[in-house]
Amino acid sequence: MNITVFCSAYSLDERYTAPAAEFARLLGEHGHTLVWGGSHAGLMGLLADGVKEAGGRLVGISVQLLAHKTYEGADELVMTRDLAERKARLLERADAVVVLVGGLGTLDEVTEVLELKKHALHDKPVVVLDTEGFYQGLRTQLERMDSEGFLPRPLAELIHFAADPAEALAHLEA
Ligand SMILES: C/C(=C\CNc1ncnc2c1ncn2[C@@H]1O[C@H](COP(=O)(O)O)[C@@H](O)[C@H]1O)CO
Repeated sequence: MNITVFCSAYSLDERYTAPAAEFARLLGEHGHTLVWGGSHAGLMGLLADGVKEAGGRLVGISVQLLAHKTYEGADELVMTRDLAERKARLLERADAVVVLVGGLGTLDEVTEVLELKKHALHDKPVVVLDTEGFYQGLRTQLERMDSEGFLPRPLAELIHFAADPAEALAHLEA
């Protein structure tokens, strides 16, 4: 399975790196391909290293703006013109999307994927790995949209929140 992962480009502490490394190991050991932003920066680099070490394949979707941060050693590297094209390629290459902890870049990516899914422009699974309750705020906001009529289809059809890496992958493999 080609699994596109959005996550932080920053170096984080063990509370966040340990679950990301565990998810990377599972992804590689289960023979999946990581599709990601193609960077060696922060959690993105840690994730790619972990998948590679565990025997998985790497497809990096980089962008000219951040070419100097490109990960060396991906099995395939796609260079895109701008962030919009990168987001399109990241989704196009995905069988499923997984969201790890991240900042504005990650939030931008996941909201775009959800907006496109809302409009039935794709129907790929989207799983959020909610490490340390990092996404409780986002979940609360989305649940309010759901219960107060802001969404055209049930939230449960758009996104799944997983408590740990094994549950995240199990949801995709089921
Ligand atoms: C760490 C620094 C620069 C490197 N920045 C990025 N490199 C690669 N990909 C990036 C970068 N910034 C955003 N992205 C994409 O968004 C997500 C990460 O953004 P976040 O704001 O850290 O959550 C990630 O999924 C990428 O696709 C500064 O020296």
